[in-house]
Amino acid sequence: MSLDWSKLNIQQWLKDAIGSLGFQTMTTVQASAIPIFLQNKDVVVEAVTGSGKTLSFVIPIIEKMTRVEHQKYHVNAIVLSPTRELAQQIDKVFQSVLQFNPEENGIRTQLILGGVNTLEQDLETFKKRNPHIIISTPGRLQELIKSKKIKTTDLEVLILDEADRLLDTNFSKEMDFILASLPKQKRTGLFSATISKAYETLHKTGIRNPIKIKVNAKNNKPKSLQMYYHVVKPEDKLNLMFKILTEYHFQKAMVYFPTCVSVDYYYQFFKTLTQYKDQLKFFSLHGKLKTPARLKTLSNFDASNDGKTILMTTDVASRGIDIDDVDLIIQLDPPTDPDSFMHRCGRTGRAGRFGQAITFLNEGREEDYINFLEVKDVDIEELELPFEKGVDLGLTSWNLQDRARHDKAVHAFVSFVRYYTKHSVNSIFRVGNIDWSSLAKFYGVTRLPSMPEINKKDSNVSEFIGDYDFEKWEQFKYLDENKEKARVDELAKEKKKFERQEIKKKKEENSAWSVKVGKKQARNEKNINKRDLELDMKGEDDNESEQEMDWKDMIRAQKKQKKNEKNDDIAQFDDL
Ligand SMILES: Nc1ncnc2c1ncn2[C@@H]1O[C@H](COP(=O)(O)OP(=O)(O)OP(=O)(O)O)[C@@H](O)[C@H]1O
Repeated sequence: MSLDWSKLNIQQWLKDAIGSLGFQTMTTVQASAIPIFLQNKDVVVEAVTGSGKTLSFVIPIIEKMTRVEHQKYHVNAIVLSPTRELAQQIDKVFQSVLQFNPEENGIRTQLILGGVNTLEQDLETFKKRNPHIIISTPGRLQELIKSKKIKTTDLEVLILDEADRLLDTNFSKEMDFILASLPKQKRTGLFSATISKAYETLHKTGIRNPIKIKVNAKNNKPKSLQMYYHVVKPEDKLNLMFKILTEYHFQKAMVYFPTCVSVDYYYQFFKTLTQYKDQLKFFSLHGKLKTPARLKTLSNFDASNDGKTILMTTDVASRGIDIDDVDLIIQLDPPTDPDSFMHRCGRTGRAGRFGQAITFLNEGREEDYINFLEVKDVDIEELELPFEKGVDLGLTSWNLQDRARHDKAVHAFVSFVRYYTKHSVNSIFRVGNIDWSSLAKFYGVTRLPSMPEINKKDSNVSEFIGDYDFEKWEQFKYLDENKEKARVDELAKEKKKFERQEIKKKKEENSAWSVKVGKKQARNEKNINKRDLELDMKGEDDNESEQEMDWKDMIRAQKKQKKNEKNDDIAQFDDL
């Protein structure tokens, strides 16, 4: 296989552009996918992270666009991405090549993302720009097609980048609509580092006899990526992470948190750690932020070049993101989707650059994850740390300064538990195996919340963490005066309600007692009458000893006698 760009059957200006961008030779995936895609075949391409899949579809698309007869408001190529960040990045790759197009305004792209412009604004731009290529996410593309303002009958190419993600159930509504709306006669290309899961849903794309291209890599990872795990107690994770961040040499790190709430929560806390202010610079990126803020954060992180920079993020930035200089990945917890593991690690060690990815595993059952990865042929080594876990960062005491912080901590804690229940490898990640106290310390939670997953009656589970108790809990204040007043008022109301309930309960108990006494008396009288009656019936002498005999004993004796008689009957019956 030739890796020489000049051997490709593409426009000379495209070859020059590639040269100007500094890509001297093709990567293996480019050398195998580009010629086939140019030959009008459908392709399904699987190659490890950072191997250059983007150019594998960008170059053939541009080449095809040089030959189409573009009609007004007709779109000729669509590239879909599961996230807005990735869509923006793909658009940048198109621009980087198209800037060398000698025909000014020759091939036009439009990046269309939900949450940035309104649909009307996007349609307005579409009308003005009249693009050949649209790069979008499924939600907004669906809206565009529904608007009927864009024509897709001339569509030549459809690309699903991170195809397995686009074809999973999360996007099925949008994708079903989009795929049903597009013409059948087109070339389709599916790209991902993990495509095997998508084979089951391939038929949905309408793809026929695709050429499957799989670029095998030793241990299913780029050579330049080193992967490590470290087994740790949840309560030690944060300190250890800071120790790594301060001791390791790196330029940019991405730290994966399980949920958006935890990114927000720890980001607020990390900002207060003034001792690291000059050393570590944090950014936060997650799916609950507004799109413009997300895109800005990512480009600021990309542009940052002073000191060690850390992007605190979630799975929203697990796929496709290509940022130079990211040389360290830390996963505080493994992802719920095992495929995501390689995508997260693959944000470093890209295109031959060296990178390390460290994954923390909770002590106990989670250690089985190593075997699980080995079975999947993922080569991961244990990380030997030359230092201790590091000093306590004071998260709990920071929390105890304001009840609002604790509320947020509980929110993050609860969202983690929900996250944990979503693990697809649920034989390893079992809620029942969580060390609640240690997890609470990791989140700086001093009182475990009430949730069905936590059995507070279990003798191994303590509701209050450390030396915290109910009294301290009641006195725990909000810094915000209004909030605190509302809490105190609410507490007083609850106390009153409780007192009223107690009084009512007591009253009920008292009345119940008099009723009980009455009933007992009545019962006694009845019993006396019964005994008299029985004594009469037996015709026994009314002597004192007999009178003193408890009538119950008599009944018991009678019963015993009857039973014996009955037993005698049975015995006789048996004899027969
Ligand atoms: N032929 C090439 N020579 C050198 N570098 C290249 C070449 N092609 C692409 N690159 C660079 O390699 C990096 C990774 O490329 P790209 O983002 O396309 O990877 P990918 O395979 O799509 O990864 P992922 O699966 O993580 O999305 C980019 O920085 C890109 O500029």
